[in-house]
Amino acid sequence: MTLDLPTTFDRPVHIAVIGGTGLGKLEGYTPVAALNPETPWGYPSSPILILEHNGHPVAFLARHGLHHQLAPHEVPSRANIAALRSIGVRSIIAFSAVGSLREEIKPMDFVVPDQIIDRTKGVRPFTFFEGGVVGHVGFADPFDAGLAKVVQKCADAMRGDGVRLHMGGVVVCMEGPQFSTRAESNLYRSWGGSVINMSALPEAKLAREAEIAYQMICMATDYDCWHESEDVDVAMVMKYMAANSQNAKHLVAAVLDELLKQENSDLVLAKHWEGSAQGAVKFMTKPEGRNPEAMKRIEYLFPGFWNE
Ligand SMILES: CSC[C@H]1O[C@H](OP(=O)(O)O)[C@H](O)[C@@H]1O
Ligand SMILES: Nc1ncnc2[nH]cnc12
Repeated sequence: MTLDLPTTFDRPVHIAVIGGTGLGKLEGYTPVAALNPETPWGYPSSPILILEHNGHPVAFLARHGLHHQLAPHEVPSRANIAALRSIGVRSIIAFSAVGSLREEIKPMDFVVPDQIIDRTKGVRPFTFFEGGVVGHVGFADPFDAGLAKVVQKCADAMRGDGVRLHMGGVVVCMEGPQFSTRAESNLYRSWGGSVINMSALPEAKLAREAEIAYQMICMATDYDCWHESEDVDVAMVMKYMAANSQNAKHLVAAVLDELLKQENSDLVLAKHWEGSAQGAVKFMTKPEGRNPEAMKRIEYLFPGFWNE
């Protein structure tokens, strides 16, 4: 599918959409290029497709690969985020299929979360800042409030009887790939979890380290296993994702229209995150302790980093 496309693109691409389960491509868009940059952390999950929206380039990346061949713990999130940054991306809208932990979040509803509980198990590489360069970024608010506001403004793009876009909520990001036990599902509810997935992390942490504004949009496909209705299985997720992908398409179009307005240019360029990670790194490891290989990797993310 990507074979005949140009492998270079001559303009920076500032906005990316990451698609997950059941959203391996964005319907209605014809790619104009397929980029596959090699980063210090390897290649992205799939070639990054460049799509045109009203004459503006937008990047699309399939998180689990073109054929959904990467399990959640195998997604090369560092390469994905670094590759997107290298082509100019400063804002990411990331889609995710999720289980609902709340009665009022029905399958086919969408949620724009504002918090995460980390239930991954430390088996996924989760930072750019290691191996001789230490950095600690703030992560109190893991998503981008400015992008969330833009998504909220586009809620009317959602179609379907009773289908809702919920603002705010807590994503529990579990390790997987097996679904939760009933005891775990109930525990997450007692912790205040709204929805559950296997993909919010380390993606959101790495975006923050890369000074990229990042907002996840969760698409409910099931009630996990706490509810009296049927327990989640893959068939159920895929069935609901077929419907959700239509709403994702409507919502993406509206969100891109909004983001591409002149008034949102600073937001899209993540001016509000600029310098945050760079400060977090430069003050930590003293020059004599820095590993040149690690410094080179940071330079890939932030060209000119060590000269400034
Ligand atoms: C097939 S259900 C579990 C799978 O679906 C979600 O994927 P994504 O977040 O990429 O849409 C969830 O996180 C799991 O990876
Ligand atoms: N119940 C669930 N648990 C984890 N990830 C999911 N993705 C979709 N449904 C899910």
